[in-house]
Amino acid sequence: MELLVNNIQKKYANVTAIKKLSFNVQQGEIFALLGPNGAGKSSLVRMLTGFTSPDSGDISLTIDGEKHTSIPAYTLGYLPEDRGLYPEKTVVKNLLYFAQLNGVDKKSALTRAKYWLERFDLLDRIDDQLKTLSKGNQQKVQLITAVIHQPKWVILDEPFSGLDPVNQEKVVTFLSELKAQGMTVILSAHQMAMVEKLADRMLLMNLGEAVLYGSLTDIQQQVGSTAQLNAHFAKPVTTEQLKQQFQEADYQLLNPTTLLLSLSAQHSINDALSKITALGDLTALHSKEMDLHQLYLNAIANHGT
Ligand SMILES: Nc1ncnc2c1ncn2[C@@H]1O[C@H](COP(=O)(O)OP(=O)(O)OP(=O)(O)O)[C@@H](O)[C@H]1O
Repeated sequence: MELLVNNIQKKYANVTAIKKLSFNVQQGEIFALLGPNGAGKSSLVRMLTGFTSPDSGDISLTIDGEKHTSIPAYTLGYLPEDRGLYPEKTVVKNLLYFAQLNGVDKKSALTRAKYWLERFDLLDRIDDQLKTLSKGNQQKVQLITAVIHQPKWVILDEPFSGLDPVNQEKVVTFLSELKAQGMTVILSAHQMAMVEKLADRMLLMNLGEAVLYGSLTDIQQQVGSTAQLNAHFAKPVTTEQLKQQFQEADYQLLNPTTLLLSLSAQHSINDALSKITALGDLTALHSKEMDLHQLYLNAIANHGT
């Protein structure tokens, strides 16, 4: 039950949202779709759910010997980009409604609703009208509606949006539990720290194309560099000085005296150090592994250049 996406393309009137994209999602993994606004993630999700079809190329998923061109609705749990619950109804009525819509009997639905509400610390709100919950808590109820029928495949469009850090961590735990229960999870997200913790593999898109693809380790290898130097200077450094020494995509001036430099494959650590010391007196220097956030920024900055 591997989802195969082969060379798909999708055009709207005058925009090519997806240009020749190929990847696969393996059963039981957490797969993240990453990319800047407009990269094509929602267009891709609409094709994976069968809401629209590619103009060319194909999507295939074989279930019990039967081939499908998208993830069939009966096996899918979906958190759409535009959330849609019933604000006047209670939390439990919302959950029972969506569970029963997906063929779950009322007793099992109630058991599962209580289970997940407890996991999200919302059990005491079960009989409250949904609209009386905070935005983040409504989001958690919406997440439960996507999985209450225990689908095999789950697609979550930005499950972390609108959640505070504590609740983002709860969603990480929730998603890990879905995986442990045997679900395959595809999610789009902009929170790289969460993705780094969770995703088995990922696809970074930009302008409808794949920029990076694979596990974090695969991606680090594709980029060919994983280290960053954090340099603190006694006096402010100017962007003119930096431009003379480094490629613009490789550095960030975090504040006038703090430089974050990505060590690209082209320059050795000795080369980088001599360029850094040429900028002025250092007060501190640290090195660290490049995180997904920085890999993402570098890859997008370098894409198409
Ligand atoms: N229905 C549509 N008609 C015309 N153009 C569209 C349509 N939907 C999306 N697009 C365009 O296709 C491109 C990809 O958009 P898409 O919504 O898939 O990106 P995204 O990665 O989901 O962005 P975001 O992170 O902002 O949700 C954009 O240029 C967008 O303007």
